[in-house]
Amino acid sequence: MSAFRTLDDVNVKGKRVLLRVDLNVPMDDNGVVTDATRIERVLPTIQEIADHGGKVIMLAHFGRPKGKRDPKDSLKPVAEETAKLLKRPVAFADDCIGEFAAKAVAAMKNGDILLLENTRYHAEEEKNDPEFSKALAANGDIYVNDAFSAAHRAHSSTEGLAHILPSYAGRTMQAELQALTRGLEAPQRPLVAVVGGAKVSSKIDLLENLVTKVDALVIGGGMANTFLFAADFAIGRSLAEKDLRETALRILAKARESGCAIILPIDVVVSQEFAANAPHRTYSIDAVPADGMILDVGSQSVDRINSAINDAATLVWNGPLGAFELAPFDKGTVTAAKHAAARTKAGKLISVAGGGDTVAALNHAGVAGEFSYVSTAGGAFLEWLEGKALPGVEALRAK
Ligand SMILES: Nc1ncnc2c1ncn2[C@@H]1O[C@H](COP(=O)(O)OP(=O)(O)O)[C@@H](O)[C@H]1O
Ligand SMILES: O=C(OP(=O)(O)O)[C@H](O)COP(=O)(O)O
Repeated sequence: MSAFRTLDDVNVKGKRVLLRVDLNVPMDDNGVVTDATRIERVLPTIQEIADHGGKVIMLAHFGRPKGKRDPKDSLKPVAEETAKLLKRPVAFADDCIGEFAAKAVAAMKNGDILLLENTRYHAEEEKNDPEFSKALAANGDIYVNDAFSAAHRAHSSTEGLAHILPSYAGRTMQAELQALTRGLEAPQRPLVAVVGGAKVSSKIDLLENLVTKVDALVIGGGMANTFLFAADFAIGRSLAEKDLRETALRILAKARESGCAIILPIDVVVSQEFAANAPHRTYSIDAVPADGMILDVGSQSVDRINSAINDAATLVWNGPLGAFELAPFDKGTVTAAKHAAARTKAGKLISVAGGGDTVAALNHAGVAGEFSYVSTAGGAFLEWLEGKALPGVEALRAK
């Protein structure tokens, strides 16, 4: 497999550089970025291109608007946050193709920085539509992909562009691949994975392969609810994807075959409302009320998770164990994160965690700096761990 070209292989001076970044950051209802890790990680690439006289034209997605121009998915607040962190102006264009984008690009001087509006406001982006890729490419001379955390998506801005323009890996892309390869290419065993979060359908298929690679799999969050439903537990109004029942059962069977221990919650924290400080109670998993929502794992489950962490030499983690943004439903995630951090600090564990919200959860717990490595990637990280080729990375190699 050929290596890809990097910023060391190109003189960006005077060039229009289409820079794909992942700015899909956690944001509250008031448009305030609540965790800026993904922005901070791409600052070196932005600075390097701008300092060498390139015109930095950033492409990014936000949320999953599926082709609709929903204002809640606008990248405008992210442009403002990026400017604040860079301590340099970041211009913003209301569209990533067409007249708005072309005008904003034409107005740029060498070293200027521009962010184009959400690529997913166009449904063609996720279809990797060649005409849409061409429309994006019209604004650039070269393409730099620094969005490792979106490299599992074969979309126009993550994959298609690499087939049209001379393409290069950005510094974050390089650093992520290097760190994951160094830390996890031949992981020390036992290897334990923790998978939680809310993106059930986009991650559940990965688990079928993951259970053949890890010694134990802890399942939490919305993912656990889906498995508990499949195992015939009543989960009330909890977040779950009930149509994935058969998939979940197949994964459980595959885990049994492969000798992978599955750790599901045995008790859960239930509320009637998805809100901070909502009244709540802990129930055994066979007693969840029909009108309740599981928002966190219970303390007995956390004990089991911590004991699985004690058994691990290497831990990989994607997805919070509960709705950690809403106190007190952050307790399971925070307790397990602190435990993993303490084991890491004591030299007993190699811990690698990734994902936009997972990183936010570790920052919230105050332990992100204590993990062996924190990746910006969640789904991409899991796919990489499975040994799957990531389309965004492969397209760079093809050049
Ligand atoms: N039991 C639950 N019910 C509802 N939402 C949950 C639950 N557990 C976790 N979540 C949500 O999952 C989201 C993170 O999931 P995901 O996007 O898959 O993680 P990441 O971004 O780290 O890959 C968080 O916003 C969190 O509130
Ligand atoms: O946030 C992301 O992934 P993650 O939640 O797996 O960390 C990436 O920006 C990809 O987003 P997507 O899963 O909507 O394609």
